[in-house]
Amino acid sequence: MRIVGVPLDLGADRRGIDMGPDALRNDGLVKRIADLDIEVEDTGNIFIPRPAPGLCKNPKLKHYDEVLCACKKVRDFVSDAITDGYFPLVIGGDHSIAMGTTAALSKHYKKIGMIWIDAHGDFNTEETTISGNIHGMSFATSVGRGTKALVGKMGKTCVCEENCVLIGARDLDPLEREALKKSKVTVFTMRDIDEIGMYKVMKKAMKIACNGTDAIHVSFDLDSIDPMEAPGVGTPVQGGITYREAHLAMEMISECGKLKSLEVVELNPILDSYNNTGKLAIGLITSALGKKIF
Ligand SMILES: NC(=[NH2+])NCCC[C@H](N)C(=O)O
Ligand SMILES: [Mn+2]
Ligand SMILES: [Mn+2]
Repeated sequence: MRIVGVPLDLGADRRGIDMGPDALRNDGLVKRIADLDIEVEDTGNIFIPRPAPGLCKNPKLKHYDEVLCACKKVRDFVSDAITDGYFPLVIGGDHSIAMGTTAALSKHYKKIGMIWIDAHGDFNTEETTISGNIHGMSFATSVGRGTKALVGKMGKTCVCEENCVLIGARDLDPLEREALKKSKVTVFTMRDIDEIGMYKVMKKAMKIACNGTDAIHVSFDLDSIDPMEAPGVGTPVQGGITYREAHLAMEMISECGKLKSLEVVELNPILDSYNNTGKLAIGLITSALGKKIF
């Protein structure tokens, strides 16, 4: 397993997410993974240059140059990890980094299923976005939707829309919602989780993501979890998944045998309370890597 830290916060509005990777390390991420008898290599953080102050060329694609440059670096680091035989764990950083991770996976796998756990859809494009923040566009970009400014800029994508699942959604922008409805992505909202439970949601999700694919990528946005349990995120939304539901999801993912990469994003240590969100994130990572209660 190789850890790639991406201290990028320019895809989001709030500062602070750049400290996410180091907060996870300070809370013992490497040791907790090593305790599972997994060989861990931590390559440290990808260098992210700060933007020139005051300049924003396109308010619908904020910090475009910097985010694109960061994602290309993520792509190369993740791709090298796979080439060297490691399982890549990408720690963010804001969710725009998923565009780099999925581009890397697309160099190595033919048909990729993706499980995107998030309060949001991240299915905006330059045309539908309200905020102009690129972290709200990374799912769409990863399945090849949206503006030419992003799609294809990191290479081809082999993430297959019909093998994609969004879990935990409860805050979608109006046009983003329409785009998701028209897409082949399967959406499990909070209501679905309330109605049928996380176990059944995950059973269905794994079936969709595994169907005919040669790899599954899990992109875990910590704001999917309820802010009472995970306050340290940039864009908190009430009514999220619980600690146990999140663990169950990760445990079920670890059992599928097709998980080829994991990404955990949007940890904001400035807004966290006693590092609880960071600690929760580490626990979830270990569950995804096979830690069992019994
Ligand atoms: N990765 C995230 N936390 N994304 C939040 C996106 C929020 C909003 N839908 C937007 O596009 O700006
Ligand atoms: Mn989110
Ligand atoms: Mn997200």
